[in-house]
Amino acid sequence: MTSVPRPESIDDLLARVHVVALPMRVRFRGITEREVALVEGPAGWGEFGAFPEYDDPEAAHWLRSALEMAWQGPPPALRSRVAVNATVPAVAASEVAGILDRFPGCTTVKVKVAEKGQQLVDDVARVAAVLQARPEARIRVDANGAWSVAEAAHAVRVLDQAVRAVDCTRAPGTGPVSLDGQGLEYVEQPCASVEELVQLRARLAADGVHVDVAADESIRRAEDPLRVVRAGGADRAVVKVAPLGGPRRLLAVASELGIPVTVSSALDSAVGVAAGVAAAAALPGGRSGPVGAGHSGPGDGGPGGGGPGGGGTRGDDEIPAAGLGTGGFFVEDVVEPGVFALVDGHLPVVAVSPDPARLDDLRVCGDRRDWWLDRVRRCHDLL
Ligand SMILES: O=C(O)CCC(=O)C1=CC=C[C@@H](O)[C@@H]1C(=O)O
Ligand SMILES: [Mg+2]
Repeated sequence: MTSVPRPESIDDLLARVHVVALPMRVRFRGITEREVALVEGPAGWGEFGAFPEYDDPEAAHWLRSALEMAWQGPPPALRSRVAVNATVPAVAASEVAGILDRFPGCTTVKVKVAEKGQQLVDDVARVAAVLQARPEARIRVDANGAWSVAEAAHAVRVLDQAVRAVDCTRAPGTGPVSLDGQGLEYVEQPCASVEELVQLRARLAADGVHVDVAADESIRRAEDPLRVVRAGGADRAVVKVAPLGGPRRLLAVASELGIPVTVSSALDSAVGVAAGVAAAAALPGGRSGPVGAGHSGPGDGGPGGGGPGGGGTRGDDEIPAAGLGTGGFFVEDVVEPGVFALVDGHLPVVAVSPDPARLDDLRVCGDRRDWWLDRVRRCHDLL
């Protein structure tokens, strides 16, 4: 792993770690409480929140990201705020409006679909409920790799047509439903493997279904994050700071991918979300060098072209809306409500420091704390 600015010793690092547990309002990714380890370094705060089931080599990337933010700080920003999508978990359609209230001003909505134990009709109902609450919203769906190629081809066609057909601004009985409107923006990780994604894209094209396929797990959990694009399995990429090893690594990968990228959260506390916002703020808009074209990425030295720190010289809407609005899922976060809040569908590009009283209230002690400290120690050895 390439080097990252580091603490003087493991003891120095461990002395700076605060383990917290954030209670959640809604079950997401199968959990109702999110544990993370926060670390305060000379350049600010970083977050180490690799999901508990991840092994050490994978979790080490997340620690690297925390160290980069805490010892090096964010890359230079090109914009001063970042547009964010609303995220709707796999809830009943009746709960959708309440969830959307937590995302004021968001004009793009990501809807979780293909939940175990549910049917396609539940997904259609959830998407329709989103459009009823936000008729102008751009819709993307995320299946977390749950569909086979055949299931995905069918579901994407149905969901795309549902989005086109549900026109909540149209009075009933005013003529036939038109399917000419805007369809799904993209489907995120419809199938689990790269090979299936390649097959699905070919199948959608043959069926005349013009919906982009975005890779998420095929990038963040892959040994080689570029493979899915080289293989022809993705039109777009979802990229997350911590699994990719930090904001500068994310920028390097985004540059190499050469397709539009959506920066997304890993269900982070405000500290981790701020790292995602920093990465999104540093992304050049538009497309960059295609995979395999010998384009050299910005590497660890900062984003290509640089830019003024926090200056905000690029449009905040020229990159896809980021999946960084998950702070609304927590009953309590490490910053006070209103600090680092969504305003008009955007998050500000700012340094985030936890509120000391909240760090105390949310602190995890005993065996769980020891588990995280041991994990920090083991992952640190791998860097
Ligand atoms: O992208 C978003 O809108 C929110 C983040 C999000 O969906 C996720 C966060 C954390 C874990 C993942 O299972 C999930 C995802 O699959 O993208
Ligand atoms: Mg996803």
